Amino acid sequence: MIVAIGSDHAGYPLKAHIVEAMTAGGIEITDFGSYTPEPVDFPDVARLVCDAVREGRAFRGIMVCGTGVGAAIAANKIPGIRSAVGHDSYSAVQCVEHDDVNVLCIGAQIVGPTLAAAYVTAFLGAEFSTEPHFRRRVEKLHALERTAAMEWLASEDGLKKS
Ligand SMILES: O=C(CO)[C@H](O)[C@H](O)[C@H](O)COP(=O)(O)O
Repeated sequence: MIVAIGSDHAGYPLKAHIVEAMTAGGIEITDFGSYTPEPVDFPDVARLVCDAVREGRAFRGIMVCGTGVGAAIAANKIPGIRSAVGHDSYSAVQCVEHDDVNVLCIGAQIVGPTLAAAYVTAFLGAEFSTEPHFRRRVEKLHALERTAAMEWLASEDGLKKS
């Protein structure tokens, strides 16, 4: 199992802890940076992590920024990605079981290394439920991804703003 991971400058020290904990647990990591405290924009790194996930080069992805929020917004813009901020074990599991989340985002300014590693472990161990109502809802998410983007781009507002 290869897991893609990335962070911005705010997230990179916590990312290093997560990488260390996951590697010690026998999980193979592809680390897309950042590797220094130099400012880097989270959408750029989120793109690398999310592409690895949606292209099948990684099983799932982890993004770490200051709050997890910006990274989750960026990840959810990328077709094929379902992302959530996970700052408790229940959400980190339930977001996969119910919503088939494939990129978990964590805020380094909010969560410490021990809890972050626990949330990542919980997330990676969870599986998407086979219950039809969960499958139906995720199918609707896929449909939203296709139809809303096309409608937006086709609209006058979308053309102006995109
Ligand atoms: O949390 C974040 C986005 O939701 C980022 O990691 C940054 O911490 C935040 O945007 C602040 O940026 P700054 O360059 O560290 O001032």
